[in-house]
Amino acid sequence: MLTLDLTGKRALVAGVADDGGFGFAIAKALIEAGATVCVATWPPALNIFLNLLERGKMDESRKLKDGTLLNFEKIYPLDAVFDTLEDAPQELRESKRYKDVGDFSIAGLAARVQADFGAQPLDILVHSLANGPEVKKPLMETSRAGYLAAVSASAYSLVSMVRHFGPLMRRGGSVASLTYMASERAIPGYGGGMSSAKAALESDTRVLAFEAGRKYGIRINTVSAGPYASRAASAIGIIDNMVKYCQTNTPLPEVLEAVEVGHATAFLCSPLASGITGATVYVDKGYHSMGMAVDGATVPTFGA
Ligand SMILES: NC(=O)c1ccc[n+]([C@@H]2O[C@H](COP(=O)([O-])OP(=O)(O)OC[C@H]3O[C@@H](n4cnc5c(N)ncnc54)[C@H](O)[C@@H]3O)[C@@H](O)[C@H]2O)c1
Repeated sequence: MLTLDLTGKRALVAGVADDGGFGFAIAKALIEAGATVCVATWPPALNIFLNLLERGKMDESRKLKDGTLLNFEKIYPLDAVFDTLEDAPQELRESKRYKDVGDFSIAGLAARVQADFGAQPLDILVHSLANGPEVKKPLMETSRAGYLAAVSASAYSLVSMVRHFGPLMRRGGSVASLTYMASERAIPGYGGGMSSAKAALESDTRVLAFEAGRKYGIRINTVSAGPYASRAASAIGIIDNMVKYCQTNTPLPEVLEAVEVGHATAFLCSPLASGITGATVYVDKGYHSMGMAVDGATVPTFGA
């Protein structure tokens, strides 16, 4: 039988702070496939996340197919807009949510993972994080600072993570990130430079796949997910409309579930996908293939 078997593999999933987003679903899928999973969490969300876990508030989502509860091997702090601790402003480093967590930079995370598990402990790295402080503003109204912040947190963070974690990854390893088709089509409402950040992320995926493929023998892909009402997506303000629109107009007229993104990402990170790198893989119920909406008043509905 062909199986998706990640037994003996270790993954780091960056961008998990609750059980309602793609990061959690991916971590769960990797664990179901036999991997051990560490997660990295944004410091402002870290305590709440640890609290929810401790108080059993996520036990339902933690339930695995065999009835046991999933456990993360480690939960690290990570603020992916900082490559080194020195890059973080003093004021932030001394602020309530950051001051006691240790080195929360990308380099700091890589050093911690190495200290905990040795020189080359990773097979899978997942980048499931994004932030655009002006996401609600149209691109034309977005400030330079807001635009650059979106690209820094949501795209450059992948470049930096591949630079810092490439040397920690075993040959045959795999990196995956999450993107959105606003990178290639205009999606009104997905503003603040987030569309630009996703375009950069997809382009960088191709270039990093070449560079890291040659240097470390690892693969790099990005999953273009359909709209899903996670915490981050709710900040966009129109996510419910986006979900409804897609549900109505996709070839498979159903709401996308996080588990579907989890499974596809686990596949991409598995040896079964050893020939796939530099790719943008759509997990969106087929929405990307459509050229016309079917729910408009001017368009007849075809079996919808
Ligand atoms: N939800 C959607 O509709 C959708 C669609 C396509 C792609 N995506 C992408 O999926 C990925 C995961 O998002 P999600 O929708 O599952 O939401 P989510 O809220 O579960 O994940 C986003 C995570 O990013 C973290 N984060 C924000 N700024 C950070 C920083 N500076 N350093 C470290 N972590 C930081 C947040 O704490 C959060 O845990 C993102 O890249 C997002 O753009 C989402």
